[in-house]
Amino acid sequence: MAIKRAKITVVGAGFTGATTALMLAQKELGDVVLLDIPQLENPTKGKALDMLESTPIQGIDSNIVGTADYADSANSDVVIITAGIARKPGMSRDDLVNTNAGIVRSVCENVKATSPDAYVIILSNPVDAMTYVANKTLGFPKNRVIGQSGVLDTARYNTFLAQALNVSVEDVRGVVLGGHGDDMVPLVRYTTIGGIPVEQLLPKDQIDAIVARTRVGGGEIVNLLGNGSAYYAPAASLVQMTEAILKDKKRILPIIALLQGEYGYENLFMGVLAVLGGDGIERVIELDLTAEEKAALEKSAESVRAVIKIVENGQA
Ligand SMILES: NC(=O)C1=CN([C@@H]2O[C@H](COP(=O)(O)OP(=O)(O)OC[C@H]3O[C@@H](n4cnc5c(N)ncnc54)[C@H](O)[C@@H]3O)[C@@H](O)[C@H]2O)C=CC1
Ligand SMILES: O=C([O-])CC(=O)C(=O)O
Repeated sequence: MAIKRAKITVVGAGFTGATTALMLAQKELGDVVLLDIPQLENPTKGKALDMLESTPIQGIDSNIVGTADYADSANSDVVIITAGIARKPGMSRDDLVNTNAGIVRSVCENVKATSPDAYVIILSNPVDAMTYVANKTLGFPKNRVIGQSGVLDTARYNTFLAQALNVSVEDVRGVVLGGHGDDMVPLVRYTTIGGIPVEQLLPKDQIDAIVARTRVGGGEIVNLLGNGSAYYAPAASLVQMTEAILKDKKRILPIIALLQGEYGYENLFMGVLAVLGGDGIERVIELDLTAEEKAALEKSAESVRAVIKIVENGQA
């Protein structure tokens, strides 16, 4: 049988979706379908065609199409959901819950009908709760519904550490757990630079400042942009997760998973380290945490629970 390229659908052709589509193609991870609402069918087609016309220059063999029709995305291997509104300065991600829960629900109904075997990655915010909504609507096994938060949060943490130490970003290995909010939990004790614990290389006050900056990293970009949120690093995060699945890399990445007993949490969606490979979330890795780290994770879990409750109670 002829070997086929993977098919990847990106729902939402805005800043994150369009950037993700281009980056996926640039890595030749598969053929890309970029999908947005019918009112934006032509601009979506235009973006995709413009990207496609860059492929001869870049030597990329990936097809990219724009559409508003789920039939074009049928039988995708991976579906990435970026549909929804983004926050503006002064807003929290949780302020988006009412609008985005409805959008993610309707997108997932279409995905369920047209790509029933897909691995689905959710970006739309508030992403822990939106991963819950996606899981409920799709009814797919938990290994196939994956939220994006930790890859991005860890990338920010790693960026700041590399800058502070003037070393390659490749040698920085941070870990960030918890919800994708301002009380996320960068784990200093598990952070190494070229294998060396970061606490041996940087003074505590400098690490504390980096942890604090990481927690509000999304807000820092929102305030600078003025009219939307980050998209280059979020897109790169989605591409890394997609690559881990399509190439069965079995990467250890921080992702949002359905927790059923891990860290003592039942039926909670939150960022944890997991092995991401050809079968999606292949297993969650549970780290030993100190009492202080556990308390920080519980605080973050509380914030996530509060938003999920809004959705559960039918208020969003
Ligand atoms: N989890 C994370 O780490 C991150 C999450 N985000 C979130 O991702 C979402 C998208 O952000 P941006 O791309 O910057 O926003 P954007 O406004 O540039 O794009 C969103 C797109 O979704 C489309 N859309 C809305 N309803 C739709 C539907 N029912 N079906 C298909 N498409 C639909 C819109 O027409 C728009 O083109 C936001 O909720 C944002 O908060 C953004 C960055 C990081
Ligand atoms: O901050 C936002 O609203 C978008 C996002 O989740 C991030 O960039 O981390």
